[in-house]
Amino acid sequence: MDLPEAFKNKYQQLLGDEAAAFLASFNQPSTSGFRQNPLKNGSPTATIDGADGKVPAVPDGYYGSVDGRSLDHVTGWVYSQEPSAMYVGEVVDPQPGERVLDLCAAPGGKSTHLIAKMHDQGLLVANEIFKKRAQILASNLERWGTKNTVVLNERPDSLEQHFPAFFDRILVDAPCSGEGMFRKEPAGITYWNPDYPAECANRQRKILQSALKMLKAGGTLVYSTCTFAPEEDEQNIAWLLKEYPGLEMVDIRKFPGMDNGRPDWADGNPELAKAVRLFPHHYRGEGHFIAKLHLRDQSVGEPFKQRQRNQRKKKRRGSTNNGRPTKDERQMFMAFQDEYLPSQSFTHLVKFGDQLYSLPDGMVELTNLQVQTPGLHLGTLKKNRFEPSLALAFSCQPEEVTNHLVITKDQWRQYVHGDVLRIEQSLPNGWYLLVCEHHSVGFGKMVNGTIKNFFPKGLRF
Ligand SMILES: C[S@@+](CC[C@H](N)C(=O)[O-])C[C@H]1O[C@@H](n2cnc3c(N)ncnc32)[C@H](O)[C@@H]1O
Repeated sequence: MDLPEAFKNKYQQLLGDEAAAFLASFNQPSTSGFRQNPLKNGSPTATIDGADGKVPAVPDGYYGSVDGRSLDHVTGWVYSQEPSAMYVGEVVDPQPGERVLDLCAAPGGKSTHLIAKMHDQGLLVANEIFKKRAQILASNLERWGTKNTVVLNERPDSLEQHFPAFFDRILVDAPCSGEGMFRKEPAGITYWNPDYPAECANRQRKILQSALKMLKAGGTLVYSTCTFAPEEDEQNIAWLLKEYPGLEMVDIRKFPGMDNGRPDWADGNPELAKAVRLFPHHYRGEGHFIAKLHLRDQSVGEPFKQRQRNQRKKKRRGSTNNGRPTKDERQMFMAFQDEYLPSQSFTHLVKFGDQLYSLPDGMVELTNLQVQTPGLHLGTLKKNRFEPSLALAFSCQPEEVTNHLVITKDQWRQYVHGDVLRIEQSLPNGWYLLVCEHHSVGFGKMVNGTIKNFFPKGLRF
């Protein structure tokens, strides 16, 4: 790999004798991996059979690649993520019932991991600053089958006004110079110049300042990058520790091949060794840096009165058609739920246009927020009927739906292609959850022996 001379010289100086092995690792192939989804009730055997072993540090992690058109991938039974990046979710270690923020979340590798570790209980806010990427994030979380994730499309500095001292845990998986991903995405090298890490570090500090305003006293902040640059890694953590005396480092468990953070690459604070560095010449994965911090009792959130003033200043964004569904709309959905999903309960229903969602418990007022997905997308409110969504199908286990219909792999291929399915058995008309090899693949509507296809047009292949 053709690395810039300034890059090679920098790491020659920083790593000394080790630099040759470090630089040689850029000529090795990148390592791929995937995580299995524990929210789905079964093992993605087909994908695991092709895996190249377990990732020791990650209970659901495997080495190997995933076919993006496989049943396991399309139905969210697996998520493709390189093995070093998977360690971040383990370090965050969110617990069921907590309020968790993934501030820089797209495309969703860490968010899917966090909500799985939370057993889909509590609240995950997955935020992404760029609209297109927020859409991809929402779609990946939809496949994953989560009911308690809200996807937002906000700048960190506007988000901070809505969630002062709110979250138990915050992950800042920061936009960075990406040096650790050069093997996987060689185009990243073209953006690199000697000043780039410092520019990224400035942006990261602003994001961290916003994050700190949203962290509860006693909460946990995890900061990660996929770069080796000390400016963006230890030096940013050293800055945080000086700027926020309420923060303290938390020691991160080091599995074989993982390195300590490097105090000598920042201000010499020995606490920085508690962070973890993943170097591809030591660890089977790409380059990563992770630091974990605990906020002691005092809160650094904005004072409450200021918060109220800020909220009043803001105007409501979005359509006036949003909000609570009408009584009739609610009844239409309840009729569907009673017939098909009697074991489920959705208490906070919210409508965006003609789309119905179930909001997670404990979510703040959505007014003034740029919302990509306000929770689980239940379906569409039509004039006299309710049409269930693909997200609802992905969030259901087959046995939770009164009508489910087992289809073959060939029929699944027809379904994702958008075809109508002809069914030999004589079955009553109505909605069916289609199930292929135990995977919930979507809803279909039986009309006189054929299944009408509701797989979204934009996803067909
Ligand atoms: C390293 S990526 C996140 C990867 C993601 N956590 C995952 O595991 O799939 C960083 C994200 O930060 C977003 N970003 C870029 N500039 C930002 C900014 N100024 N504030 C917040 N996020 C930003 C990028 O669009 C990108 O999606």
